[in-house]
Amino acid sequence: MLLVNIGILGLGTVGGGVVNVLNKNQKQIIRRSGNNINVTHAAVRDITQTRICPTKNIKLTQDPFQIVNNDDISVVLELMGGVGLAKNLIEQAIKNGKHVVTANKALIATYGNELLALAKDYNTHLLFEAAVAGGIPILKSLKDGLSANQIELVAGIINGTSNFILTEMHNKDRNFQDALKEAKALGYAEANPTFDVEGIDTAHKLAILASMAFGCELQFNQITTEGISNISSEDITYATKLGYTIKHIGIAKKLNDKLQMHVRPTLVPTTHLLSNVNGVMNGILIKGNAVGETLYYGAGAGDEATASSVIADLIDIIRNTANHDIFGWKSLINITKCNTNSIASIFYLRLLVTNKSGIVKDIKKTLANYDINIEAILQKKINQKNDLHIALITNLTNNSKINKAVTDIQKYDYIIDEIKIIFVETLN
Ligand SMILES: NC(=O)C1=CN([C@@H]2O[C@H](COP(=O)(O)OP(=O)(O)OC[C@H]3O[C@@H](n4cnc5c(N)ncnc54)[C@H](O)[C@@H]3O)[C@@H](O)[C@H]2O)C=CC1
Ligand SMILES: N[C@@H](CC=O)C(=O)O
Ligand code: NA
Repeated sequence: MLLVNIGILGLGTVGGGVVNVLNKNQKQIIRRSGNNINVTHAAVRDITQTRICPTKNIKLTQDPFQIVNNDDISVVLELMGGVGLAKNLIEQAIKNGKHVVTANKALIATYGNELLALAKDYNTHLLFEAAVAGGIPILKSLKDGLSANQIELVAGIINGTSNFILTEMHNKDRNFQDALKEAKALGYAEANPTFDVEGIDTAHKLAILASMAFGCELQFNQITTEGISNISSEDITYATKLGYTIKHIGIAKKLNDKLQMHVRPTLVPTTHLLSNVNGVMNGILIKGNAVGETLYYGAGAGDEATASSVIADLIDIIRNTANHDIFGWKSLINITKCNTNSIASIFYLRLLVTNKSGIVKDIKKTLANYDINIEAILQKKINQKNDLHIALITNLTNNSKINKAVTDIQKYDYIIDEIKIIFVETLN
């Protein structure tokens, strides 16, 4: 049995979780990897800081290059985050012939194409199961379990922070800022929480999922991204009354050999399983042309849940079952973004109006000018001044038509505020 030396870059939530899980499940991990694993070094910012894991047998250094240049270390775990220094360190580690495991979705989504090519050139592995949906083994499912399928759709709640916020707003009627503050305190949020609430983190993960699912290069810049900061508790309440739950969803769909990728708040039918993925949990729906719909659920963030994925990659490398060609690099498909204007969709509209007779008739008529019907509608008086919220669900139409209709409706003098438009996905 060999002794495999590991160096960790960053000993925070995920790094600390990795050390703890390696300790707690040592016997099983040795049996499954066939080798002894020894974390010999860790790079930290502050040597004196208290940590969530023991560090007695780990040599701590403030110079991460000492780890990637150390000849005795064969696998480097990059768990410090960021796309500057982390990239330089991973490149150096690969050039020194080391395998790398990372949880850094921002880095993989942005520089994954070149980093994977570099790893291939140096015949080393660069694995990142923890980067997408934390503890859920979703990349392995796509790469291995679903490899017989043509993937048609990937749709997921893949950011724990934004899902936590929406769930708190929905279940406890809390406001956005209050729920975000708690998500930060619970350690779910990214170093820059804008990444979570503006959908950037979801887009990073979606880029990785789409690349894996459709066999194309990583295309983070092609993803249309919209955050949840505009979602009010009123919209959540109205959506519920209309039979939907608002979720922050990343979707990658193949349409006539083009790829549609977007991240946005979305109304999902309350009867759909994804609408019941709550709090920090993640849920991913994958549709394959042989298997049909499959659904994956589990913790999308957290120290030991994320460590579970990091260590699974590490075990793959040690027992030699990791695959260099995880994106199908030998035969990448050239697939481009499709024009979203003509894509069929259902919409939720919410208007704030000064009440007077004939408003609903006007709205119906204007929508009808663009062949749009109202499938469900509700009204709520919101103050003593007789102002009303009107929330409605359309039939199947498209982006271009709804935007034109909304521009026309917006011109009526009784419309007080900008009309809110949210996509509805039936996920069929
Ligand atoms: N927290 C979570 O649940 C998840 C995190 N991730 C990803 O894992 C990575 C790490 O995240 P966390 O553990 O949550 O962050 P963290 O902030 O808890 O830990 C990062 C650690 O790296 C250290 N570090 C940063 N720069 C350093 C440097 N130059 N030299 C030495 N140490 C340095 C920091 O001091 C900190 O202790 C990020 O890429 C994150 O996006 C991925 C999945 C889930
Ligand atoms: N900030 C992320 C952490 C895991 O990827 C999230 O909230 O999902
Ligand atoms: Na994962």
